[in-house]
Amino acid sequence: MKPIQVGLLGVGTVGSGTFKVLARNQNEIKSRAGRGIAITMVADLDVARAQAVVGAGVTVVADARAVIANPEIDIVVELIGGYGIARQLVLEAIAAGKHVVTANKALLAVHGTEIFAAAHARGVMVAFEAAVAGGIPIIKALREGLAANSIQWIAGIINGTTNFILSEMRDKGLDFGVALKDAQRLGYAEADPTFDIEGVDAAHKATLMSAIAFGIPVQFDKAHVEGITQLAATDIKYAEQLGYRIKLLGITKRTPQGIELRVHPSLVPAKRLIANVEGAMNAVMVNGDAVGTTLYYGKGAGAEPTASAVIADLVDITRLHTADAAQRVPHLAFHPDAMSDLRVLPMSEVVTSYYLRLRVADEAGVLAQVTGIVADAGISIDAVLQREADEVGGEGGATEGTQGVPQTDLIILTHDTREGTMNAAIARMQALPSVLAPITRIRKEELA
Ligand SMILES: NC(=O)c1ccc[n+]([C@@H]2O[C@H](COP(=O)([O-])OP(=O)(O)OC[C@H]3O[C@@H](n4cnc5c(N)ncnc54)[C@H](O)[C@@H]3O)[C@@H](O)[C@H]2O)c1
Ligand SMILES: N[C@@H](CCO)C(=O)O
Ligand code: NA
Repeated sequence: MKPIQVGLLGVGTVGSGTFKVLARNQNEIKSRAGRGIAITMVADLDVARAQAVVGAGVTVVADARAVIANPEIDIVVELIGGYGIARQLVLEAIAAGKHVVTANKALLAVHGTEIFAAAHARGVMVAFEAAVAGGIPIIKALREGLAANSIQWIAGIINGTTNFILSEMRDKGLDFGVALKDAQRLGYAEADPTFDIEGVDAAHKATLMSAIAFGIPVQFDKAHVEGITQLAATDIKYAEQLGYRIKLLGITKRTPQGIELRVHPSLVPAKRLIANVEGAMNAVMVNGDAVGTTLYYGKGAGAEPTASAVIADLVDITRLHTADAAQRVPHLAFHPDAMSDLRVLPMSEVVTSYYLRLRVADEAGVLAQVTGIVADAGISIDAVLQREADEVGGEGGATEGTQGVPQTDLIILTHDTREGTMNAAIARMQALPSVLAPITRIRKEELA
């Protein structure tokens, strides 16, 4: 089957990331979607820059309407932003019978009612996973994964720029303005960064989540919006001393009276996971009556994280294009005839770093023998510690063991090593007469 044809409007930060990720992972994406997905035409006011991104094989035009008018195009991806021309283009694409994917939360939060109604009437989809919390699949979680629940509340760090600014100010003592410039340079900020720092962007996203969670129309005009520009460093400091962090939260909550929809700086207990979400990272907590509280964390801004969500929507729409319902969403995500034969590694081939603890005789030359074996095996050592046996945090040295031999604990942290290599080295160390007990080995994961 010929690939589904995609037209891209706007080849900026997110547009470039989308093109790049789709090209890099095209085989895997095709196996999931059941059909290839190809960006065949793009529009950007800066034709030369766009052409440099997409290469000679893709048609580049300055006029976005030419993409919409192309009968070959099945899906239009709007990555221009703003409420102006983007609104016109999305409505025209819908009218032309194209499905639409957009990352434009401003547009949907303000004009969503009009746009979704037009799409419903025309029988096309408007998908917008990238519009809320970038790469975090929060729309899918709310709409599908939590469909059994009566959602009670949602609270999230949903603007990367402001969270980045608050983190940089707290950790590095950076100036507000400097931190904002960095966020702009890194591609996190909106075209108009006052949307970020005044809480407007977070309110756009909270508005969309509120609609999905509670089944209400999108009503940005009802949101309470406060940003971080009035926050004083003193309050950040005092909050810290009281055991709190200040975060810009987007909150929407069901109450007997109605729905709360608000964005403002909030003190959050420092021990909460969400209080430790730093930099441009986003995190969304969702409370449902059946599931309890759940937490979704990840990159909410930037070229490739946002592209990840745009492409997920492209895959969804491509699947829905497939006639056979049983085939639409493969049970294991990949279509049966496109399953991979990648093997599961035996543990001996797995690479991790290690924590080793050796109970050894406290005598000259033992450390050299042990580290000699490690070095022989080509294992690189990250840190070595000697501690008085059975006493964590002591000054080190010897203790009288049960057999009357002075003993000490050697703790070794290694860099990444194949498990097979480590097993062999451990066996050699275990055989040393000066190693008095079975060696403790705990694998270490940095999870970065
Ligand atoms: N950058 C992020 O991390 C991020 C994350 C989530 C959502 N978004 C949203 O994605 C959208 C795009 O953001 P971005 O950061 O990629 O913006 P960007 O400014 O980097 O890119 C926009 C592109 O659109 C082009 N453009 C402007 N007017 C045009 C027109 N009339 N016709 C054709 N092209 C036109 C510009 O030349 C530019 O290349 C926005 O709605 C934004 O809110 C961005
Ligand atoms: N400006 C937005 C981009 C992602 O929506 C942010 O900083 O989170
Ligand atoms: Na998302």
